[in-house]
Amino acid sequence: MLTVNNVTYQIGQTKLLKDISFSIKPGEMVAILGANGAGKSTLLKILSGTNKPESGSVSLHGRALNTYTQLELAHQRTVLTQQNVVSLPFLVKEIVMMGRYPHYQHSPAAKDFQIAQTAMEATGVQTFAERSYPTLSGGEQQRVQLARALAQVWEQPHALLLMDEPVAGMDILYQQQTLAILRSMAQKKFIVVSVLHDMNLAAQYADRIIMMKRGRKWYDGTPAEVLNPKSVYEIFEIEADVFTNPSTLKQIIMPHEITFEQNKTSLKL
Ligand SMILES: Nc1ncnc2c1ncn2[C@@H]1O[C@H](COP(=O)(O)OP(=O)(O)OP(=O)(O)O)[C@@H](O)[C@H]1O
Repeated sequence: MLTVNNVTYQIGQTKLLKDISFSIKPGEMVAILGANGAGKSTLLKILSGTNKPESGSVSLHGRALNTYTQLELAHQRTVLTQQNVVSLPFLVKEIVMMGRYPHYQHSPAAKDFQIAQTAMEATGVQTFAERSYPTLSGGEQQRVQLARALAQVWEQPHALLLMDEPVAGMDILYQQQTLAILRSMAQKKFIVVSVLHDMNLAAQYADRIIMMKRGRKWYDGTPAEVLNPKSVYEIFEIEADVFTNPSTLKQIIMPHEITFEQNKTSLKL
């Protein structure tokens, strides 16, 4: 269980997170939505233990996050960040093996190679395992980073998967496949938290959506509970229709087109 209690975080005089509370059970797939600058990545950094809250607390499996050693944390949670710049010519398989570093001391065991291989197969990157990572396209690099992150906790059900825009730069097939992988990890009792910009993907794959605005948790519920024209307008300041797909019963969000006249006004052209 991941438990967040009254978390507040500030830098200087600016409060980036305000009084955030929620808990997430193993097996839940949660999407975090919100406009640019709402505080989604900042929240993920608090959940990963990278940043410490100003007040409030975060606990994982009943233990305060700040009592975990770095090694213990590496066994219990994995993070996919937005910045994954690797300029040295590491091979793809070496990047994925980096996910196994916390699990061995001197040299990897057969099990580590096997898990890295499985993670590469799950993310569809095994075909370029021998390629130099910097030569891959942006979407391919993102899939390799996902394989690395999954390899880190592959055999640790109940571990926390923190994914900051996991489908950024991916084509539509890999977006769907990536979220399907994350959902299957949730079904294996991992705790999956993903920041997403695509509300339709969140509606398709998440069990639950947390919507953030100006550093606060604004809505928290199932896609059917929280996705409607009013909430979409409140969070993103855009008019949208929200339909229910009759065959899947999932929500479909269709933003209204912004006219040149509206844009002219908002951009003061
Ligand atoms: N170190 C920092 N110093 C000052 N302001 C910061 C710092 N880090 C983040 N912020 C500000 O805090 C706010 C929240 O940032 P955050 O990266 O969490 O947003 P986000 O919801 O992830 O946005 P995006 O969708 O654009 O990725 C932003 O206004 C950002 O400029």
